[in-house]
Amino acid sequence: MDTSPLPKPNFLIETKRLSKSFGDRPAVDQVDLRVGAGEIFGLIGPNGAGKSTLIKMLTTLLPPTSGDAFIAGFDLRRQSRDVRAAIGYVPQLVSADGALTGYENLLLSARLYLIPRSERAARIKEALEMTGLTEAADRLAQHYSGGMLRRLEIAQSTLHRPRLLVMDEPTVGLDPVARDMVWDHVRDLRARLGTTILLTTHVMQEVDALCDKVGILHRGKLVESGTPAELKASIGPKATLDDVFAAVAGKEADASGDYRDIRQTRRSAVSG
Ligand SMILES: Nc1ncnc2c1ncn2[C@@H]1O[C@H](COP(=O)(O)OP(=O)(O)OP(=O)(O)O)[C@@H](O)[C@H]1O
Repeated sequence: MDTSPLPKPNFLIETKRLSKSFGDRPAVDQVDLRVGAGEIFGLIGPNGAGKSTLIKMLTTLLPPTSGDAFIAGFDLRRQSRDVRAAIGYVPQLVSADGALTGYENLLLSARLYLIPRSERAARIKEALEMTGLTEAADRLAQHYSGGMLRRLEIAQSTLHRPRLLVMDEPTVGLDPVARDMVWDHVRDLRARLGTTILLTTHVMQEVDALCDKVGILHRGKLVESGTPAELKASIGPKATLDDVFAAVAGKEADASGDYRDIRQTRRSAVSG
């Protein structure tokens, strides 16, 4: 029997024509997404573009209508158990239990992720330290601030040291100080454990500050993917991510053109 270790995949996420329809309406339409190991990847797009639907499929919560996806080298359709073990997921809505302390929430996650009993206390201690919640560990989560709750949820979803952390709008509703602390923690996770991170956001500042790569979804299609600098440069020398986003949203108003047309027009306008 071949006992050599499995080759490491080049991409932590690789989808091939991945699609999801509700009735006859495509919510995610033939998406080819690639996220490299150790990347922080931001998924942006207008409301209803398909971001949540895409991440629900990648986290095995929603079955695809067609296409394929591989997470950490595992086939989403045939190896969903392995996929689940390889990921952590922080949903948009509050997932920590307010009636439990921070420590108890983490203990619950440790059991859920089948972390051996002998390792639980050390893992929880480390997670509390990493998220700056040691002092607050014995307080009920319902008394935590929004930022502390988010950090607790990230700690819970990474207790089993997943290779991929998926977060749906992780900083929505947070003040700038709390938001910066979440960003710091995300960077720290990647630096310490090499965790790959996929997040959705509506905040372009978050993409600029945190993401190595960004993908733009529009009407279910991945219309652009690259570094923030590449996407900005494709619009013009002084373009911001807001300009990039506006170019995509502009497509709504101009059914006769497509995104690339708009991009080309803007590039000509800037250079001309
Ligand atoms: N369970 C469902 N049943 C029917 N349609 C759905 C369902 N979930 C999502 N949709 C539709 O699929 C499309 C994509 O929705 P989705 O929530 O993935 O978008 P989103 O980009 O995450 O939006 P937002 O930024 O507002 O969170 C929308 O048209 C939405 O109405």
